[in-house]
Amino acid sequence: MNYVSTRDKKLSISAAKAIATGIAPDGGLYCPTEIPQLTAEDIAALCKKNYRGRSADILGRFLTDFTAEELEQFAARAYADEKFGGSDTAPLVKLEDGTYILELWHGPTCAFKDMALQMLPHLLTASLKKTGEQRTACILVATSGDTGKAALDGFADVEGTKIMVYYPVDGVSTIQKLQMVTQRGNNVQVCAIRGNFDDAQSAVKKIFTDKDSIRKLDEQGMTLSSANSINWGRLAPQIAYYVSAYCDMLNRGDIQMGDAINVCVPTGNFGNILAAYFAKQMGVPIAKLICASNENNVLTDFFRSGGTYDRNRPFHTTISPSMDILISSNLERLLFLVSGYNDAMVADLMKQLNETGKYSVPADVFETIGSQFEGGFCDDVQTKQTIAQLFDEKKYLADTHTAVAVKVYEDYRERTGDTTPTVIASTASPFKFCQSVISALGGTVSGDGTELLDQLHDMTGAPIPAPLAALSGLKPRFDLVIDRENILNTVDLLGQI
Ligand SMILES: N[C@@H](CCOP(=O)(O)O)C(=O)O
Repeated sequence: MNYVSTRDKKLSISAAKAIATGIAPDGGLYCPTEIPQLTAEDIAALCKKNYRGRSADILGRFLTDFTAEELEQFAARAYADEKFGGSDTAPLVKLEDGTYILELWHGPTCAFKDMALQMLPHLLTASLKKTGEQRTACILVATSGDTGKAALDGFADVEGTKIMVYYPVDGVSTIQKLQMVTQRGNNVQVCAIRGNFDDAQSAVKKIFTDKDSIRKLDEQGMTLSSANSINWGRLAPQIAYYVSAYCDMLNRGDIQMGDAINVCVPTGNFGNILAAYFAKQMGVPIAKLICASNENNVLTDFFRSGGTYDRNRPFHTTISPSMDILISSNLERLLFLVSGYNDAMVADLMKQLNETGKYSVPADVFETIGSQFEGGFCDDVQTKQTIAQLFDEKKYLADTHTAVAVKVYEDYRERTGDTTPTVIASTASPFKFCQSVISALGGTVSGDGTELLDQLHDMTGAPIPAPLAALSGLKPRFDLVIDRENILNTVDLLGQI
């Protein structure tokens, strides 16, 4: 199976090449030329496998230039019990009848990004070999908090790679920052920017198409790649957990084969919910995809307005920082898929987005989107109320992003009366957002470091995840802060890592 750029489908390459390069030279995102189908028999067979087996199977259907043995080996390493706190890699917790929380944060950095970023280093290093790439792969990462640490952890000291992470200096939680600036490894660099996630992501995308930077890196034996969800190798592993959740529901007798479920996803860069869309297109009976946003509700407006995307609005710094995003990159892939691979249309819409910050999707294209997606958002006050309510009434401790999704789902159910069993993606441990969770539960935040972990533990009795407890006493290694206008110049730093 080949991969084509969303902006020019004549650019057609293998999965390995798509993973090794991360983003197409025309700035487009690589998409598979077809979507493999799962029959009921296939799903029944997946039900008998563990998470590793399911992941290797799903990846194998997309990454046809990888062998089953390779993918099984990668999955065994990526999802080893010791990395994910046991054999239940992605636990599905029943919140109440018909509502399930898919906890995707039991990996080494306590966010859902581990589900893909423990796998990506294996896929990427194999892809470099398969494509005969001799140069060092420099992985550029823009983060609003979670991807950065997960990518650093995944790629630390991985041979043939270097990694540089950019995060908004005032746009991540205390614990997220601590996780990144204390990262070990000789091939890592972390850079705070005076700006927001969109500034970082746009600058990183610019570097990928900047001929001068590419030439300079090439002269030093380096080439670029990405660990954001713009890289297909980041997105593909995320499809597996939606298929796996459906299998878990079948195995537990919560549903019967063929029964529909909904999926609700806290959304920023649109990668996680797009992975659920791929699972749906593969044949998992997903009815509605509910896209949950915080006050940066550009996606809610897109769905509710009938397809007008308009990022010309204030950028809000919220208590769910990983979703503080106004340019949701992966929407580009959705537009490409639902328009029947209309590269010219996508290229034109992305040009409009770049030049005016806005575009409107043709009515027939939006019709397909509108029938499958719902959008909703909530503000910080409602997020905190939801955290308190979940803890008081259900004894469930949710992080700020998961709480946004729970609130948006509750609103959706009330508005529509739709009681289809629903899986809510839980994207991070509440301990990554201690200040907000403590204050949501009525506590007074005391301290500003790892003591916050103890405070939340003392208030709730919930265990502190071991990787976060291990932050205590670690000395920060990175203190570089730059203006957003200077991100392009940081390419020179790659030679010094
Ligand atoms: N929410 C992300 C932003 C980047 O998204 P990605 O899925 O494209 O990596 C973060 O936490 O960094």
